[in-house]
Amino acid sequence: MTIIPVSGGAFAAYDVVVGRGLLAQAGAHIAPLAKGRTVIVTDETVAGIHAQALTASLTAAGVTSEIVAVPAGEGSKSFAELERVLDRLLEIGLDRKDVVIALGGGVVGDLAGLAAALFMRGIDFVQIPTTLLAQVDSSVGGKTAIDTPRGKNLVGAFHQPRLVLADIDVLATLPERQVRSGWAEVLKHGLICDAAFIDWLAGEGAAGARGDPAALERAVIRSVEIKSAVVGEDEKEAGRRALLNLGHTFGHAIETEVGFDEGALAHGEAVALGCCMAFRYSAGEDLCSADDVARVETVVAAARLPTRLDQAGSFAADRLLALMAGDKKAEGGALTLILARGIGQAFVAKGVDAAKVRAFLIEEGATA
Ligand SMILES: NC(=O)c1ccc[n+]([C@@H]2O[C@H](COP(=O)([O-])OP(=O)(O)OC[C@H]3O[C@@H](n4cnc5c(N)ncnc54)[C@H](O)[C@@H]3O)[C@@H](O)[C@H]2O)c1
Ligand SMILES: O=C(O)C(=O)C[C@@H](O)[C@H](O)[C@H](O)COP(=O)(O)O
Ligand SMILES: [Zn+2]
Repeated sequence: MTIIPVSGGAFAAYDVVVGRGLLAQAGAHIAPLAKGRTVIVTDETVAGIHAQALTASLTAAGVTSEIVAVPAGEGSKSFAELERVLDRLLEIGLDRKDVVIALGGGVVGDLAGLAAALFMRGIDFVQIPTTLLAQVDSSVGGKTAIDTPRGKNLVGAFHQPRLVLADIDVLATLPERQVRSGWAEVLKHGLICDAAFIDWLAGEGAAGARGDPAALERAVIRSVEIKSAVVGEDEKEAGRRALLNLGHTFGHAIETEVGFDEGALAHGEAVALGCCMAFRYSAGEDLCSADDVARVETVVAAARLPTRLDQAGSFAADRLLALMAGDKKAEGGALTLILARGIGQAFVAKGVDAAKVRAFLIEEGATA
């Protein structure tokens, strides 16, 4: 078991616990935090596979729990499901001493976290991430949100969990495509700031993208170390945290254009494609080399993730550009992109010329 603390001046410190068999021990970890009841927010798929182990563990530790299940998939990051979850918490009669437990992937974590942030102006929540993506990324750092047809994650709150339990064993039931989607955020962490991590992920570590538990555990630990260091310094994305958005300015616009249809394009797939686009844009600006671009495309393709825009569909440059201008990093309508001077050397570029980005999108295959 590895414990990675997440701490910064601006919020109460918490631990991310990474290991095997943690779901069966969850009750013992959560009991000291839960002075009253718990509500497990999960999705219908995860409820059928993993909820029973969690409730049994909570019961054994003397913690009562109820389950609230939402439909699986990105569609649950909506006003309608947020309202339904909040109404169930009220109906159950939770109070401020009670705890919400998010058991699931990034969708459940983002939705349950936002519900916890809003319920009676904020109650405690615990993250038990069950996808690779959620273990390496979404369960850590306190970003919670829902989507609107106007864009990804546009309504949300920063609300840090009290504890994160990342049980590598629960990944054994994850469909292969979801493992690869989570792998994209792992690659992203290396591309941002750790070239040696990319070397490992491209070599021995590549077994993780095929579900090898030892490689997955190491990938989760290194990802959480990278993310927790960034979040500890800059909880609310005033500066450095924006680096964690590498690949997302392009990726979120593409996800929005496909109507958040994760059957067509999962979040991690959009991020993988977005990282390739960010490196190609950087090379076009002479910031990084063609060799860097080739290396990024190779590690992304090795995990059977998309590298080119036409793998995600057909897009109009002006539609993508308009969505990018509505991104949360944009300032006064001016674009912010996360670009790179090389592998492991990402930086925040503000005031990026929209006309250049439009021309780039057309080069990438978007229609004029
Ligand atoms: N808050 C953040 O910092 C942050 C970071 C990254 C991504 N996100 C968000 O996370 C979301 C994507 O998360 P995701 O990729 O985990 O998707 P997801 O939550 O939709 O899970 C993917 C699928 O896997 C199923 N599943 C989950 N765990 C399983 C398991 N152990 N076994 C079998 N099936 C399982 C789910 O039911 C779902 O169908 C996006 O909305 C994205 O915006 C948020
Ligand atoms: O934690 C962060 O900060 C991130 O940017 C992590 C991203 O992987 C994640 O998809 C996040 O939800 C994107 O945030 P947003 O602010 O661009 O909506
Ligand atoms: Zn992401």
